[in-house]
Amino acid sequence: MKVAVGTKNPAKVHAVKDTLIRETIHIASVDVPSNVASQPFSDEETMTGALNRAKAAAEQTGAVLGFGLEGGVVRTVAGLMLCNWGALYHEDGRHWIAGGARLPLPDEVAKRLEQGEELGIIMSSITGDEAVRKKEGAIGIYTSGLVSRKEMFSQIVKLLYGQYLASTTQLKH
Ligand SMILES: O=P(O)(O)OP(=O)(O)OP(=O)(O)OC[C@H]1O[C@@H](n2cnc3c(O)ncnc32)[C@H](O)[C@@H]1O
Ligand SMILES: [Mg+2]
Repeated sequence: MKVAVGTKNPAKVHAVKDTLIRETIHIASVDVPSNVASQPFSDEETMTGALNRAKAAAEQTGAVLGFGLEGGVVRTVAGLMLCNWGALYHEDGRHWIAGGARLPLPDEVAKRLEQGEELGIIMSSITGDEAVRKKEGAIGIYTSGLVSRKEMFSQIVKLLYGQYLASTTQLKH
């Protein structure tokens, strides 16, 4: 079975490849538009970006399943937080959604985001590492490396693929 993931970001691509390593599937990665802002600012926008990527990935590659993974931020009573959403799109039109970790961002990061800067750029300027978003990510930086961006997206991939598998078995209630 052919499966696609709608990004070239290695933190996301490896989350899909490593999580589904035991499955007899071929995984293609393809850059697709999310059709939301490059820095989504709500759960809804982030989720929409994930679903747009999942659908476009499946359609562009002719894959049976397309994964879309999107990072964003969300305003909460506890301040601005990282939010992460994923979608899995089946060529027959069915799709599944799953959410990932949330973590507060430091005030100075939140301030720069509110002023219109992208998180990836802010994290690069803080760490001096241009490739943070492709590696441990903000979540890795602010958890002292205990949870990497790949690991966080891996759980979303499991939540998505697990729902797909559950839909293929006849669940008796
Ligand atoms: O190539 P794509 O798949 O777009 O990967 P991306 O790193 O840009 O990831 P997103 O578009 O999903 O994330 C939206 C924005 O938030 C940034 N971002 C999200 N999570 C991040 C993290 O953990 N560390 C650094 N930047 C992050 C990212 O760089 C973008 O500016
Ligand atoms: Mg992006």
